[in-house]
Amino acid sequence: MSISEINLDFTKEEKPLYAEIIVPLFLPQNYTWQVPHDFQPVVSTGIRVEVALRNKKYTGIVKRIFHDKPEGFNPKPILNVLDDEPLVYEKQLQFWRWMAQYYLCTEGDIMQAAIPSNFKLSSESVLIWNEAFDDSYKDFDDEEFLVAEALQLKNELRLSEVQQILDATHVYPVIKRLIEKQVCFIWEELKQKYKEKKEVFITLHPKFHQEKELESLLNEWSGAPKQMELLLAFLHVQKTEGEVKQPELLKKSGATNAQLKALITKNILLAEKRSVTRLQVLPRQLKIDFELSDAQQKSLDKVKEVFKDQNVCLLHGVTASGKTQLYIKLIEEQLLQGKQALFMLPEIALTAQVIRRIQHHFGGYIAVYHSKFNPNERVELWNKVKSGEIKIVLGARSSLLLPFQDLGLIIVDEEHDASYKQQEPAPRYNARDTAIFYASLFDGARVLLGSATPSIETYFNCKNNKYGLVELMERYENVAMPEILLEDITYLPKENGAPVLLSPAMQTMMQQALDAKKQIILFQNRRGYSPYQICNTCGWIPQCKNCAVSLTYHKGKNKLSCHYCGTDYPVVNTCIACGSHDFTRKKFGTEQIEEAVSEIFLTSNVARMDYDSLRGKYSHDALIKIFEQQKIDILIGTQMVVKGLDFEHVSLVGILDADGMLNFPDFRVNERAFQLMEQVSGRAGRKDGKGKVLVQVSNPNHPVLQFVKKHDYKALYDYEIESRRQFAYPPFSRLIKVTFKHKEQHIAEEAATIMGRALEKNKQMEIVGPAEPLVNRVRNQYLFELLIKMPKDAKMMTHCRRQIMQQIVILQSNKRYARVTILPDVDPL
Ligand SMILES: Nc1ncnc2c1ncn2[C@@H]1O[C@H](COP(=O)(O)OP(=O)(O)OP(=O)(O)O)[C@@H](O)[C@H]1O
Ligand SMILES: [Zn+2]
Repeated sequence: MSISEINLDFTKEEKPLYAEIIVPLFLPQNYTWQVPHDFQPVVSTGIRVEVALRNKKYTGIVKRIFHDKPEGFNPKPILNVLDDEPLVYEKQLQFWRWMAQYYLCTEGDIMQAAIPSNFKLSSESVLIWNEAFDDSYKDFDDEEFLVAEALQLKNELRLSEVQQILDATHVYPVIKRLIEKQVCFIWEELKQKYKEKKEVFITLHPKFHQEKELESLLNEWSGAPKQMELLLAFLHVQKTEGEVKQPELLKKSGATNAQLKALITKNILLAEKRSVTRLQVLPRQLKIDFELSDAQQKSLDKVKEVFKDQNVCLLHGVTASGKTQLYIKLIEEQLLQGKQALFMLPEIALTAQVIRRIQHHFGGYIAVYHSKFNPNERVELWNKVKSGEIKIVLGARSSLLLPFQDLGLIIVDEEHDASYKQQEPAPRYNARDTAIFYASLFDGARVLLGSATPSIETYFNCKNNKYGLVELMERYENVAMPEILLEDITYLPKENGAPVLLSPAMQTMMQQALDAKKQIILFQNRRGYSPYQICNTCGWIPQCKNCAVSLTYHKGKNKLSCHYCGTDYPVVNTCIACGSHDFTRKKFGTEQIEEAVSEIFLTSNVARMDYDSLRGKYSHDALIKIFEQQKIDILIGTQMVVKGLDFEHVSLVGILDADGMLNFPDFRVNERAFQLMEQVSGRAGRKDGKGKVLVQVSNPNHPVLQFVKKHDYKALYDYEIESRRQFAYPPFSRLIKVTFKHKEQHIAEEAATIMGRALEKNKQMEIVGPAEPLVNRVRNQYLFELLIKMPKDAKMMTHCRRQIMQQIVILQSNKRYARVTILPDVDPL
C-alpha cells in the first residue's frame, strides 16, 4: 500500500462528508447537507437522497460531495439514500447546471422535468416496524419510546402521523435514531411505485416433459372433453410460439378460466407470474433497403465533410427532398459504431407514420419516447438509455433530457418549429438550442438541424460560419416543386360581412383534383377561429370569471369552457348585458369550412383535423392513416396538417386565409407565415410533381407571398434579416421576457415597474414595458410583462442574467411582493 492510499483511507475515516444537493425548489443556490457516517459508503453524485428543508421532505439529487465544512452554518444530515446507483451521469448534471443558468431557473426545475415522475418522492414515506426487533426499550428516550410503541401497535406509520405524535422539529432525528436502533426501517413508497409489469404464463407440469408421460395422459384421458381441448390448444400454442400467455391461450382455445384452473389443480398445467418488459420489443434488425439519389448522396457527403471540423450542421432541404433518408443513413452509422443517437421531432409530427417509417429500418434498435407514455414505461426507457441498451431514441422535446451514456449524434428535424420551446412550466428551454450544448458534452458528438424553412436564427448562424450549411434543393426523383397561385379575394362577394370561404377558383381547382382522383388539403390558420356564443341583440360574448378571455363553445360536452384555466360553464341562454335570449354559436374556422365543402362536394368524403375534431371520432394517427388510404378526399386542417406528413396523392393544397397569417403583431410574423405556407404547400405533389397550391389573400403583393410563390427561402431571409437588424431583434439581440403575476393588479404592475427601473440602470439592457399582455388576467391573477433586450455578447449576457436573477430575489424578499410570481422566459417565441 502506498503512502497516499493510506492517507486517503485515513481521510475517509476521519473527515465528515458533505453533499451539495439539487432539490426541486426555486432557491438562489443549491444547499449543502451532511452525509451521516452510515451513508458515506453509498453516497455518490447522481443518486437520489431524501432531505428535509424548512420542515418539509424532498427528494434531491446529489450533485457534489466534499470534505470541507461549509462556513457559517451546520449542515443538516441527509435523511435517507434512495438509490444504490446513480440516476444520471456527471454529464447530465453538467447539462442541468448549464440549462438552469441559461434559462434562469433552478437545477431542481430541470430535475423535475427530466426524471420520470415515478422517480420522485410524491407521497409520504412510511416507517415499517421491524419484526426482528427484540423489544428491549432500555436507553430509549421518551420520544423514541412514543414512536416505537405506536409503531409496534400499528406496524406502520406515515411520516405525517409521526409528526402528530411528536413536535415537528424532532421528527427526523428521532426517526433516524429509531432506524439506528433497528426498531424500524423506511419503506419508500416510490420504490414500489415503479411496478414491473407481470403477466401470467402457462407451462406444462415438468412430469409431462417426458413424451411418454404426456402420451399416456392423453390416451388415458378420463376428464372433461373441454379440458382436453384446452390442453391440446396449449400444446399447439407452445409448439408454434414457444411461450404461452394465459389470456392468449384462453382466447385461442375458447376455454374458460375455470377449465384452465381445473387443469392447474390437477397438476397438469402450471401458472406462473413473470415480469415482462413494457416497451414494445421489435426484433433488432437493421434494414437499410434504399439507395440515396445522387443529390442526396452528395448532400450526405457534405454533411460528413462539415462534421469533420464543425459540431453543428444545418441541412436545408426543400420539402420532399428526402431529408429523413439522410438521417436514416447517419443514424445507421452511429449504430454501427456502437454509439447512441437521438432523433428529435416536434411532438405533433411524431405520428405513427414517421414511427413506422423509422421502425421499418431499425426495428428494435429504436425506442420511441413521447408524452403519451405512462410513468412506468418512462422509467424503463430511462434505465435502458442509461445502461446503453437502447441505442436510438426517437422523441419529442423532452427526450433530450434522457440520461444518454455515449451520444454520438442528435438530429433536430423541423428545427424551426416553435414546439421545441417549452412554455410552461420552467425550464422554458428550447430543445434545439439545448441540444447543441448537450452534444458538446460528449466527445465527438454532432448535431444535425434539418428544415425546409430554417429559422432565421439558425440560418444566420450558418451565414456566420458558426454552423455548417448543406443544401438539398431538389425533391427526390427531381419531382417538381408545387406551383403556387395567388388569388385576390378583395373583389369577392361577402356573406354577412365576411368574404366567402371558397372562391370560385378554389372550387374549380378542387373539382379538377377530385376528377383526377386526387386528394385535397385545405389549410386554415388556427388563430381567432375558436367557436363561441354571441348575443344577437347586443353582441355580448360570455367571458371566463377568472381570466380575461371569451369562453369557447365545445360541441361534444355542450359546455362553454375557458382555454386558459380549464373551467367549464353551462351554455348561456340569457344575455347578462341586455337580457335577450337570442344567441348564435360562431363556429370553428375549420368547422365552417367543413360544412361549406360538404355542401358543395356532395359525393366527396370530407374530414377535418384540428384539436377540437380529434377529441371526437378519430385520433390524429387514425385520421392520417385513413387519409393515406385515400378514404378521405378532402382534409381540412389547422397547423396540424403542416408537420412533415408524407402523402402520395395530394395534388391540391388550399390556403384559405393567408391574411390571418400575415397580419398579427409579432416581429416573427413574416418568418412564421413563410414557414407555414411553404410547409403546407410542401404536402402537394410529393410523388408526381403535379402539385398546386392556391392561396386566397387580399394582398397578393405582400413580399412574403412573392417568396412563397418562388419557394425562395433565401430571399425571405435577406428581407427578414434586414428588418431584424434595423430594429435590433434576434438574432442581433437576445430577448428575455419576464412575466409578473399577482391577484392584485397594482401589485403586479409595481413589481414589474421596480424591476424594470432597477435593470434600466445597466445601459446594456433595453427595457420594454411593463405592459399588459393581450390576455391580462388568468386564473384570477393579473399579468404584466417586461421585455428585456440585451446585446449578443456572451459575457454581457451572463452579467445581465445574473442581474435579473438578483432582482427576482430582491423583489421576493420584500414582503409586499413576496407573493408575486415572477417567470423569466429566455429567448421567448
Ligand atoms: N433515396 C430514396 N429512396 C426511396 N425513397 C425515397 C428516397 N428519398 C426520398 N424518398 C421518399 O420520398 C418521400 C419524401 O421524403 P422525405 O419525407 O424524407 O422528405 P423530407 O425532406 O423529410 O420532406 P419534408 O421536409 O416535407 O418533411 C418519402 O416518401 C420518402 O420515402
Ligand atoms: Zn379562465
